[in-house]
Amino acid sequence: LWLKSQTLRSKLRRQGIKGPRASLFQGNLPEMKRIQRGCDYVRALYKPTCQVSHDWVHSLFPSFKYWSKLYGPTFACSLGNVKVMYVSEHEMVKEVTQYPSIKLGKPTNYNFQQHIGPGILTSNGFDWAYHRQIVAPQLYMEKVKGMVNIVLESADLLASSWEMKIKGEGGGAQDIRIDEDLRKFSANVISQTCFGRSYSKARDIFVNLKALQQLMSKSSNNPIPIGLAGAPYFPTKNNKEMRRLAKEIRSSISKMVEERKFATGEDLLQAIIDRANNRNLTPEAANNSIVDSCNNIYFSSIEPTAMSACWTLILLASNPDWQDRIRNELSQVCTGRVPDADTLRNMKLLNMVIQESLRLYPPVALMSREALDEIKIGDFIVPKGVKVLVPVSTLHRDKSVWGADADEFKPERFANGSSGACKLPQLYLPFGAGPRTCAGQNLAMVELKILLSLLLSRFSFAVSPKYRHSPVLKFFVEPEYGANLLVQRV
Ligand code: HEM
Repeated sequence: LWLKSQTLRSKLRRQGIKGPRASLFQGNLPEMKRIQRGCDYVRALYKPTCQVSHDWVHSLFPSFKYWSKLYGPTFACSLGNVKVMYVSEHEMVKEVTQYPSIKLGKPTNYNFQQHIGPGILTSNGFDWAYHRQIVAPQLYMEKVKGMVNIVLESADLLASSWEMKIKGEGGGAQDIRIDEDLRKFSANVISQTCFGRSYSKARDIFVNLKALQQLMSKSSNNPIPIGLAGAPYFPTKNNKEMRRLAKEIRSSISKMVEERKFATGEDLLQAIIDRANNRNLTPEAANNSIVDSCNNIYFSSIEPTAMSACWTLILLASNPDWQDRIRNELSQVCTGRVPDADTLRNMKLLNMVIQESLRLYPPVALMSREALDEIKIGDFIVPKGVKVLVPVSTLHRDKSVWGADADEFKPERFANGSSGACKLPQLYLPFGAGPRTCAGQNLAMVELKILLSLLLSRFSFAVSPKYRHSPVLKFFVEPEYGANLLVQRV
């Protein structure tokens, strides 16, 4: 492994790609930890406050910031024995996103692959094409339009629970921890639209999945979920616990699939089952393939949608003028009725706010790939096996692309879409781009618009004194101490 890693390194160096010196087995992880500790120390001195400032990106990846200053926008480093090429040069980023997936796919030693199994999110090549062909058509806009009622019901459930809380306390503003409620909303939507089950019936899956995700981000022991090859197999306490959680999740999904034998549906689950049963697999292999497919969907959908809604509400809470503007728009667009697929298209201001929120707080802060063959990016030959990292959240703040106000919340920049908002719209990547772009972005946008329009028409929001603004990367970008807002009926 070491020799392979050294060969990759010298191939990159010979082409002029510089980077920090790496130690024998741990690569640059010790230095990354040292830089991170320094950054955490500074953060501790300036304890997070409820003030929402958007300059958080460099505290997530301080070593990348440091190295890109030293070595330029493209450099090489090592996470354990994994060789990484960091790419933030604009033309090269464009090439990375558009590269055919068969040659530049998902990293093959993602720690979490072992736990959620092969599926649309984790596979490459023909396996990935098989999963993408099943999943993508089920999430086309035409299908998503048929899901609007379920999304409305889930949003109404959440709004009603907040109304009860407010009423129960005499009708004044209530301090509500919104992030957990938003996770339930997002889990309920995906569960009902794609798997025909309510949140309460699939609760075990979500609770265990969140616990697994937390442990995975902790145990990868570096800010990015790729690290020492083979690390998930070490018999550590964390690894054992992760295996236990993964087993629980698989068994809950298995039960759900079993129940489907006694009912039919026209949803994603049914499409997954039908295709697996036509593959000439043994019953056990077919069942495993179905469970893995479902697991990949749960993992890729719940948290990013919940966190996008959460960051948008935090931003709106600290910008009350935008709440008023959206309420105004809603009263014109919806004229007192609940939103439907057509009215959603006319919510221009709300759309701008969501786009700005996804720019400042993209839940997927780093795009990662692996050269599955020797490939060419820009003027460089990238040897097979090298991981490529694109820092999405950093590109979203690049002042040369977005202007001097890149760190500010200014939804009006999206008045003419992403092409009017910046010089290079290809660098706006909240849903990724190219062949591996998010398969669920239609559903995600419909969820966000319905939820936020319903919440803003019933409540006003302010940042709670309990809230501490500290975005952290736990696979997805989330508020470190949860998100408390003061919620009041309008
Ligand atoms: C606002 C919410 C969401 C955001 C910001 C988001 C973002 C992303 C991003 C950045 C990727 C990776 C793209 C890449 O590596 O190039 C991705 C992949 C994916 N997302 Fe989403 N996502 C969201 C919601 C959803 C939802 C609701 C679903 C529903 C099923 C979903 C399903 C997927 C799938 C299946 C993939 C893997 C696609 C592939 O590799 O072919 N996402 N998402």
